[in-house]
Amino acid sequence: MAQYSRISGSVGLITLKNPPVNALSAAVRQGIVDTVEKALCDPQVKSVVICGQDGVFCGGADVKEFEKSMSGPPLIPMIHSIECATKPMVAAIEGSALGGGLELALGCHYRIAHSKARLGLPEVTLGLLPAAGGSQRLPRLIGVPAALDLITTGRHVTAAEALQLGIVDQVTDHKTVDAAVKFALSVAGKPLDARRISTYPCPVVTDLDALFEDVMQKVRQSARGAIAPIACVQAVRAAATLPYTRGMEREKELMATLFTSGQARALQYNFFAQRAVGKWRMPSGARWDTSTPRPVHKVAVIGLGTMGRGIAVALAQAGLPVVTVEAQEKQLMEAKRVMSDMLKRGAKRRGVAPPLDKISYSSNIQDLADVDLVIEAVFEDMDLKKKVFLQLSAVCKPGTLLCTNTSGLDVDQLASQTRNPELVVGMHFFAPAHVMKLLEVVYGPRSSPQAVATAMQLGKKMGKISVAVGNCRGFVGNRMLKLYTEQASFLLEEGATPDLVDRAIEEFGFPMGVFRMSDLSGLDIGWRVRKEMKLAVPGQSARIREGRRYSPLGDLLCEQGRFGQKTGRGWYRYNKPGDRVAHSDPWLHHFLEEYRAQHGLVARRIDQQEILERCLYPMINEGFRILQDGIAAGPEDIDVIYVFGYGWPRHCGGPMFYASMVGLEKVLERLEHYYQAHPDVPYLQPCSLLRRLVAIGSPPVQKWREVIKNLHSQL
Ligand SMILES: CC(C)(COP(=O)(O)OP(=O)(O)OC[C@H]1O[C@@H](n2cnc3c(N)ncnc32)[C@H](O)[C@@H]1OP(=O)(O)O)[C@@H](O)C(=O)NCCC(=O)NCCSC(=O)C[C@@H](O)CCCCCCCCCCCCC(=O)O
Repeated sequence: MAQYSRISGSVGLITLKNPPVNALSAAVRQGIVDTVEKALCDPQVKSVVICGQDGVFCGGADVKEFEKSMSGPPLIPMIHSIECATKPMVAAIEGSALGGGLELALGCHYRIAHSKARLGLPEVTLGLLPAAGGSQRLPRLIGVPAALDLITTGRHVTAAEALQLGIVDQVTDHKTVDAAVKFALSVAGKPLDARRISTYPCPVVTDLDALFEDVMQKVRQSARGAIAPIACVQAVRAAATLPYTRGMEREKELMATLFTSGQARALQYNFFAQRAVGKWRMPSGARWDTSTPRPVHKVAVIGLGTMGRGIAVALAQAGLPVVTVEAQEKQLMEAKRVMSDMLKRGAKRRGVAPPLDKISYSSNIQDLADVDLVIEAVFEDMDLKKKVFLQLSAVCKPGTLLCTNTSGLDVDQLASQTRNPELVVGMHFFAPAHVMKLLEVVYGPRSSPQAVATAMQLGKKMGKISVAVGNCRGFVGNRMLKLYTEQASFLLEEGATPDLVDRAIEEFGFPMGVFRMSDLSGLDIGWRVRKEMKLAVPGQSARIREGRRYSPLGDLLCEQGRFGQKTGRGWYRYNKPGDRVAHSDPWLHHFLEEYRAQHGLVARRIDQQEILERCLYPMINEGFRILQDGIAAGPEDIDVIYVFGYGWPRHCGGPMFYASMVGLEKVLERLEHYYQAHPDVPYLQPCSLLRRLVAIGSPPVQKWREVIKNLHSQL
């Protein structure tokens, strides 16, 4: 709704009221229509201020309404009538003015923003475009190149940048509504013709065609199959080339296509999924809103390899004092140099001073006696990690939370080395840890809700999207990934090449195919784990191990010293070790032919559909098992992990959402088909939760939690 009052004698004040972000629901739109009419009819009122309650102007259209049939006054005519008003309309922007919120402000004649406000048109991130006139007004106000940047990326700008761009007329450090009222009093009675953005001609751009060609090419490249960024460019082009009313028609046309697309549904699902994972719960019933985190004033990172360095930098960037410990002097020196550079580069990008003094360096574990939380990031070796946990338990003060950055080892085994196993959790960061948004917070059977709450809160402070998951080999992300990479190797055995598989995966929308990714992270990492598990035995090429199909291809490459980018050879060849550009490698193709001949395998033609189904559906099937086992609380958790940790294309929602879009029945049928064709691959057998969901009519992904809850209560 919207509330109306009159202040300072002649200023009508309209306050949007729809907590927490004053989204433009049907009731708010109706409220705006009614209060604007009231203000315009009130002869005492000479100018009007529009603001939002509780320090937020407006978070845009109410995205929850998009699922339902629309009711209430539409946004476009509402904003148009504000722009046509004969009394000055002033937007008082505090907090956020995003999407429809900014479009509403652009309909006003003046905009006053608080210095801490953020403005933007992030519709593209929801699979949409600014379709309440934003794509037509913004280019007219700030010019085509700047509008293209904002609309195609959806990035939020600060008030200072908004002022520089010309989006707002004034920035204040004081009370925004007071400043806006003062401003409104000063412009009362002034002519408004020059303030109606829709009447502006779009600023002329020299060689418009070249500009749009260039932008379109860049956008297509970065969009990785997403359609909204392309529609955004088309809408801005309409603003640059057509009169306003025709541009608005084009905006509507483009929006209609996006609005009903699966991509918009996926992206909006993902928006809410990101928020849902913050409301974590454990199978014990412990939850985010009933568990109080412990205070964390000082943290430690032990082990300064690639992961430890990234974690320590991310902690320092979040403003926390960090003690780092590395036993090897040479590694410690090297880490200090590299981390200082990382901090300096990050600070330069963000325009702040590098927080170099936040990190102290030591080779002595005794220096961790007074920290509140330790993140262990030593080599991925259970015996070594156990030793470290035993030492930490003896050295750290009582109550210190002990976290491990293992990417898949048993958190509970580490907890059992300590005096207080309830204070042990996993904090699984993704490389590079100071860049990647995802954090898996892993609770073992003995982890206390308080420990989980503390790790989740620390993740939030570090700007991570944290997902709480249960303890099992590989947790959620790597447990699913294992099947994906294994299927990719099987496809090579059956006749595919790394290029063919990677192309299919990249065309689906992943930033990098499975083999390119493997070359980047290093083939030797998985090899070492498989050797430890006694699965990989040097010199052996058997294709059945532990009673199931096994592909030794990765092991065989490692035996030849082909570890990927770092050695200049892997699934691809590189011009030199450390180079990043992958070239198809005739040696590898020959090696695959010999391998197939040795094992009596006949290469067959494998199409893109089979590659996608073989790589993605087993992962999805494992996702269902993870839900069934209670390792993830809901499909949203898995989807957020995959989008933010593994590059799953956001416009496909995540693996579980994707399954619901493809149709669970189809996923089930294809898994049955592949299991029949490969009975020596047990995980291809469809999981019972998937069968059950299909049996009850494939409910939408938002309803799966209920089915899982019933399933668990029956166990
Ligand atoms: C605003 C934020 C920056 C605040 O961040 P903060 O961290 O403070 O808080 P949270 O993110 O945790 O959010 C709190 C709470 O609020 C919920 N929420 C936030 N924003 C919205 C929203 N816009 N709608 C609904 N709910 C919202 C959030 O889920 C949290 O709830 P919870 O229960 O989990 O606690 C941050 O929230 C943020 O960034 N928000 C999103 C901002 C955004 O993206 N805005 C753009 C929205 S889309 C839009 O505005 C579209 C308009 O351009 C145009 C609309 C025109 C519509 C016309 C339709 C024509 C259709 C034609 C189709 C015809 C087809 C046919 O023929 O049928």
